[in-house]
Amino acid sequence: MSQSSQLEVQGVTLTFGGINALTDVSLTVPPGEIVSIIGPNGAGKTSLLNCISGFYHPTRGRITFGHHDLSRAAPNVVTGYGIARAFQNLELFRGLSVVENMLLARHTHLRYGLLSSLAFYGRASRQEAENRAYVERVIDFMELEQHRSHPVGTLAYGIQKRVEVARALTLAPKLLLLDEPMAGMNVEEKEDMVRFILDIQREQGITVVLIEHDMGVVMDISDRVYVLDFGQLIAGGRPEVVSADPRVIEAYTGVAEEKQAVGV
Ligand SMILES: Nc1ncnc2c1ncn2[C@@H]1O[C@H](COP(=O)(O)OP(=O)(O)OP(=O)(O)O)[C@@H](O)[C@H]1O
Repeated sequence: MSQSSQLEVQGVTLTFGGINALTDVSLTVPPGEIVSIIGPNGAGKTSLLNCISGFYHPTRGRITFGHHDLSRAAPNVVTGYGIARAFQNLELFRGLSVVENMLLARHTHLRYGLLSSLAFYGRASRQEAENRAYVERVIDFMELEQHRSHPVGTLAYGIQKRVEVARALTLAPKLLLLDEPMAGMNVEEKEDMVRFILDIQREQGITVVLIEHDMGVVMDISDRVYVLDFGQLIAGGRPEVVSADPRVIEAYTGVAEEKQAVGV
């Protein structure tokens, strides 16, 4: 089990050309939880994930992970703090096999400097063996054995999404950011992904931040749900509380009076 830290987003505003993609967003992701960020299209979910993972820097506000300040950190630095991300548009090399993609990800992010590799050849080769062993464990955990040698581009889309999550796991994260891991999947593939996400949390002890449009899934597996609408946080808390919140129902349906709970 990995030791984890709390993620804190404090008063984050993100402005593009005078328009706020995020306005004064504050939320907490406690270690060990599955926390979902939901909201209608264009609500700012991916922008928030980009701020956490260092692709964007907040215009105002602060993001911390334990004692690390992420607000101005570059993506590779954020990865070094133990935060990995699985991308909505897969970040995989389609011509390379599953195992090659995973080894490459681990090498790229956890590489030894050239000098230290030359000076400490033994240590570098020991590291290489450890990398391979780690990747094998992730392949086993994500049930990718039968696909390991296949070029990623030849795999079914649902399997490619699973490889993308596996790629992120090879970085041994404490916190895993998942941007719509179930988008475009059929029911069976979704059920598999749900099982993997729960195992990632329960067996690996990894904290998960999830962006997902399937409300049934979100309400089922989340410990906590935050709702963005037009860049503002309009609700946050336990799924059953959030799904009954009139502001959330209105954001989704535009009709608060109907009092139909979201996702149920
Ligand atoms: N690089 C950018 N430059 C300009 N505007 C941007 C940029 N990235 C995001 N935005 C704007 O910020 C707002 C929030 O977009 P974002 O992609 O974060 O929403 P989202 O909730 O993830 O939407 P979806 O569910 O459709 O993925 C949108 O109005 C979008 O056009």
